Amino acid sequence: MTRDDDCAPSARVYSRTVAEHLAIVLDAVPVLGAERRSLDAARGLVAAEDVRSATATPPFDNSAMDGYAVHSADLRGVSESAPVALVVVADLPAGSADNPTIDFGQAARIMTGAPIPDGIDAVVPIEHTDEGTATVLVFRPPRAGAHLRRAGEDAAAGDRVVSAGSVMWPTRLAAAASAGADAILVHPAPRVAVISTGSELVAPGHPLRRGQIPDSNSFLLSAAVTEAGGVATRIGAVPDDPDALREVLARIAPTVDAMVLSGGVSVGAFDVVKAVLAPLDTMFFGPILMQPGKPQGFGRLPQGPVVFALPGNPVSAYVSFEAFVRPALLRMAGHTSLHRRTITAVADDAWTCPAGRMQYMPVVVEGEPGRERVKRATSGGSSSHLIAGLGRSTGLAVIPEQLDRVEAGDRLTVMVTTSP
Ligand SMILES: Nc1nc2c(c(=O)[nH]1)N[C@H]1C(S)=C(S)[C@@H](COP(=O)(O)OP(=O)(O)OC[C@H]3O[C@@H](n4cnc5c(N)ncnc54)[C@H](O)[C@@H]3O)O[C@H]1N2
Ligand code: MOO
Repeated sequence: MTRDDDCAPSARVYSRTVAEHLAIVLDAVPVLGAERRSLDAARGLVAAEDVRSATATPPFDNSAMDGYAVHSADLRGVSESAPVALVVVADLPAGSADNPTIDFGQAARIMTGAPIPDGIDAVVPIEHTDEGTATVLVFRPPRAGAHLRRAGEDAAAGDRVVSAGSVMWPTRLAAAASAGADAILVHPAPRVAVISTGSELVAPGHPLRRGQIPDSNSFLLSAAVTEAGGVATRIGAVPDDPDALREVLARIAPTVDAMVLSGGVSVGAFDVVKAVLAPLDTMFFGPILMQPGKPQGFGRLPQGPVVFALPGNPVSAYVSFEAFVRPALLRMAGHTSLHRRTITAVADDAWTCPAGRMQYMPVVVEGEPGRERVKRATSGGSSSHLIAGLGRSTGLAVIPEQLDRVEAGDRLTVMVTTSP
């Protein structure tokens, strides 16, 4: 086990808490400037403007049923045994621009969505007739106004149908389209490069010689970026060679809004990310009072993109993403709701925690809503190399820094990582 118990109290003086680091990160990341996008391309993005209806919605009175447009006064008292015949003088499919004159004693065959002719005050569904095309027998009396959809009953011209700041999910795209918008001002999705570092890393599927492991972080982090609404470019693994890393950073930086690196941020002799980026005065490297995820780097490259330099241990990288990168990417994309849903759940087992550091324990959440229980996803607790077990987790239990132990039965705050 590599659980580190090196949380020397003296380190607290120099270390940032999770809350402090998150506040600094969120303060530093820009909300990306609004761009006009087609409705297709706006899906899932945050609206940067109100969308108002160009016309009344519906734009004209229309039929809610396939049937006959009638004068209800013609049909008072009709019944199965005493039907009334009306002369059919027009046929009105949806899309018809016709506005035929319909006198008393007459009707128009009309389809759902077709405009109601002037003077008509009811539609008789086809089921209440003999479906005639020259004359029609009506068996049931409609009430005045029956099956009419009135112009503007959904929205008046100028009414707001989408508010700035809302996420353009499918129903809002439809509302914008119905309001006449073919494009909308949105905050674009952040473009994010995901780079793993480490000479021990090989692409998954390749045979491993002694000392090598598959690069899992670039898959973890690029998928996490995508789930957070970003556009991820998975660069894969760069060896522990400062020149190689510099070359990749210089090539990629102009094309992205953010970079998520993993590995090489600790105090080892070959910690390449720290070696290349720490000299920049736009970068911070330092310990955060959390476990896992202690060593973190954050800042900007001279070319502009925000850089997250996460620790290489896979659980540490994941927890760091959840704690800092995900909220930051959401903010860049214009979201105001930045945090995972949390629940209170009862611990099924006991474990120790590093006093003085916020612990993020991967857990499996079970039980009915409101009565959830959690158990650790990995037998080794939150040790930061336990990537295989991390795959079982559906949440992260967040244990405050003042605790040094969780007991079975304790009520814990849990970030639910399987839902937004
Ligand atoms: N003397 C000290 N050693 C370490 C400390 C410390 O304070 N003093 N901190 C430990 C902690 S905590 C962490 S977390 C790690 C962070 O180290 P690095 O960010 O420098 O990461 P690496 O050394 O490059 O890798 C750590 C570990 O993770 C594996 N790894 C890296 N990248 C990937 C990847 N893309 N996919 C899968 N696995 C990856 C790597 O092979 C190492 O096993 O430092 C501790 N050490
Ligand atoms: O736990 Mo380190 O703090 O990120 O393995």
